[in-house]
Amino acid sequence: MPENALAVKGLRRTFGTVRAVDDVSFTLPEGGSLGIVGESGSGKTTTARIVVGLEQADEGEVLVRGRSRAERERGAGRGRARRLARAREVQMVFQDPYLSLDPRTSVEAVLRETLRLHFPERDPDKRIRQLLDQVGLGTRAADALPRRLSGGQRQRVAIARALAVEPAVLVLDEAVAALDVSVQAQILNLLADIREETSVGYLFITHDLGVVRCVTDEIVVMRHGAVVEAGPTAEVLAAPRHPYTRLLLDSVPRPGWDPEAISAARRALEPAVTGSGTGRESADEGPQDRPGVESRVQ
Ligand SMILES: Nc1ncnc2c1ncn2[C@@H]1O[C@H](COP(=O)(O)OP(=O)(O)OP(=O)(O)O)[C@@H](O)[C@H]1O
Repeated sequence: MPENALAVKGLRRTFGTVRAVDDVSFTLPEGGSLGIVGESGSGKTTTARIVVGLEQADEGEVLVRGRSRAERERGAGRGRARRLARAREVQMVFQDPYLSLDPRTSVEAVLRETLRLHFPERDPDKRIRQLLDQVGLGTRAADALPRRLSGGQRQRVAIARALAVEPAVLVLDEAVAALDVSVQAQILNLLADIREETSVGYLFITHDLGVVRCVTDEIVVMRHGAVVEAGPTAEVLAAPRHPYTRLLLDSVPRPGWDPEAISAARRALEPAVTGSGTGRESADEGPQDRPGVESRVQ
């Protein structure tokens, strides 16, 4: 049995009266891939931010490679050393790579700086070439500033920078949502290849079930901050047990998709799916109002 790259136990986070994350638990094996899905406001991003360390949980525990973050950080000292130790556990790739890249820094310089911070004793040149090769970027792209790169190339840079740190877990928060369909497919294929080559585990945060179907082994479905269904992706998508998961699947546009019929189905399901919820979802939020709930990669 591979060790768990990540184990999340009983996470809770409240903002005012909003239970953004409500007793969320899951595990991600080393080299595994897990998708957290749910519509806007279901608590996916807050969960991811807690895993990365950008947000504090009110309750619960995050274990990376079997050790709790609190324990690991106590051993890492304070300030910068602690931040670097945390970065080596979990790295995050965001939806818009442009915002997370310094516009004045070339791709190669970005990687060099990351390697200098984390592995000052190592010669960076070989590793830079290896990383560029791993994400399919040539030497021309290596010398370029971010504005000279396409969206897909920028996302490759963001992935290379994250991998440079050799984290246990890569959190991909809507990481392909801003890309064209064909570029999405390229990046997802790239991520699949990287997973085969390394033992990094992926945590995909997405409302795109096509992405989940393509690149995850396990799925966690969230609604109103809580996990309503979890299991192997193929099984959950083939035979969803919870009405909310069925609703998400029905919301995936496909030939013959009828928004009216979906809205009607949603209204019919509402009593069943709001039973344990907080009623925070707005009543007019039909699937046709959620352009992100669609299958872009088949
Ligand atoms: N910093 C914050 N302050 C107040 N409320 C917040 C904060 N962050 C999140 N929330 C609330 O917590 C709930 C869960 O939000 P979250 O962003 O985690 O959901 P999500 O599923 O990631 O949605 P999206 O796909 O739109 O990002 C929402 O009701 C949101 O308004």
